[in-house]
Amino acid sequence: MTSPSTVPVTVLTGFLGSGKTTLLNRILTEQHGQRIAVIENEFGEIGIDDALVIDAEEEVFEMNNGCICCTVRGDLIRILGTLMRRREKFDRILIETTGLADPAPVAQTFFMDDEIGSQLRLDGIVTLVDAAHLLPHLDDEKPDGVENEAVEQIAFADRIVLNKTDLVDGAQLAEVRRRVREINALAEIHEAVQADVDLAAVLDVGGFDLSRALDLDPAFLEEGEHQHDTSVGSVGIELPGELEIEKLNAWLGELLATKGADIFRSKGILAVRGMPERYVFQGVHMLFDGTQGVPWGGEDKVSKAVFIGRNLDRAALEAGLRGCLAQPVPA
Ligand SMILES: Nc1nc2c(ncn2[C@@H]2O[C@H](COP(=O)(O)OP(=O)(O)OP(=O)(O)O)[C@@H](O)[C@H]2O)c(=O)[nH]1
Repeated sequence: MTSPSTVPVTVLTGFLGSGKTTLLNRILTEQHGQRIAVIENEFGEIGIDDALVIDAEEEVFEMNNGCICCTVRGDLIRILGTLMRRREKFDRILIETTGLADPAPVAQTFFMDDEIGSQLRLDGIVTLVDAAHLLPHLDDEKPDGVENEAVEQIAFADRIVLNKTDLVDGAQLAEVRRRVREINALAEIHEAVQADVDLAAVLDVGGFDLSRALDLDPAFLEEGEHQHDTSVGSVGIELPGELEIEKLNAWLGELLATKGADIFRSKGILAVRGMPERYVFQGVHMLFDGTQGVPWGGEDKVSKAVFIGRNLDRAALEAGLRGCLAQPVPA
């Protein structure tokens, strides 16, 4: 049984690049009078998301190098334990999962661990959907026994934010809605641009629907194995020196135009010659843009980039980024 004094936990999920960090930043900046502890998990060999989450008063815990739904679940339980010992410091907890996480094992944590269950309560699973890129991921054929994360994320959602409606026309939006409804008949759907939703709709869900989770997966409350699609991986690159913006744009443009179907997500915090600020690069399949980040000041200029997708060619990606250096250095 949960008592009213339990701390609510929101799990923010959604496929790679769907807008989770955008929503998180909105939650951290809007005046809602609540103190929020954030647990962030990212998929990728190099941590980049910490630099993309706005500097807030809130405490942000990072969990890298593994997927929250399996290998780092122990880390999640440890961080939650730490938070419970300081529970007077915050009003709620928000967990942002990687874009490749199955939210079910994360949700299970709140029902299977007695100590956690007695102090924390899962308020809801909020799933972000990228209206422009969802459909191919839903139709992605997986090997036997490997679940489709995009489907699982929608199936277990209590609330769905149908994001990036600016990128699709009415017909595509209707089709995405129809497919989402097919997978999840009950969750409220909120359409959004830049995850601009009424925060009450995502923060005060009022209770994860355990009975629906059990309908979806009768073994929900049992410890079980699940498998990820091993053809999807990440390549992280760290490169000292400065890049030339023209070369970078030409390389990324060509790369994503030709390989963007398989490169699901790309992001980078890059050092560009002549630019005192960090250049923040964000790509989702073939769409990409760049914005100014915080100034380098006196720090060493090291670019960091992460590519996540299917059958990535590490050597080609490394050579490609290296080829954008203002003064190429031999490998
Ligand atoms: N056009 C458009 N772009 C958006 C919208 N919402 C977010 N984006 C952009 O999409 C990219 C990915 O957004 P994020 O919020 O980083 O997505 P994410 O789900 O946290 O990504 P991962 O953590 O890598 O899975 C960024 O470049 C955002 O600026 C939207 O409604 N419309």
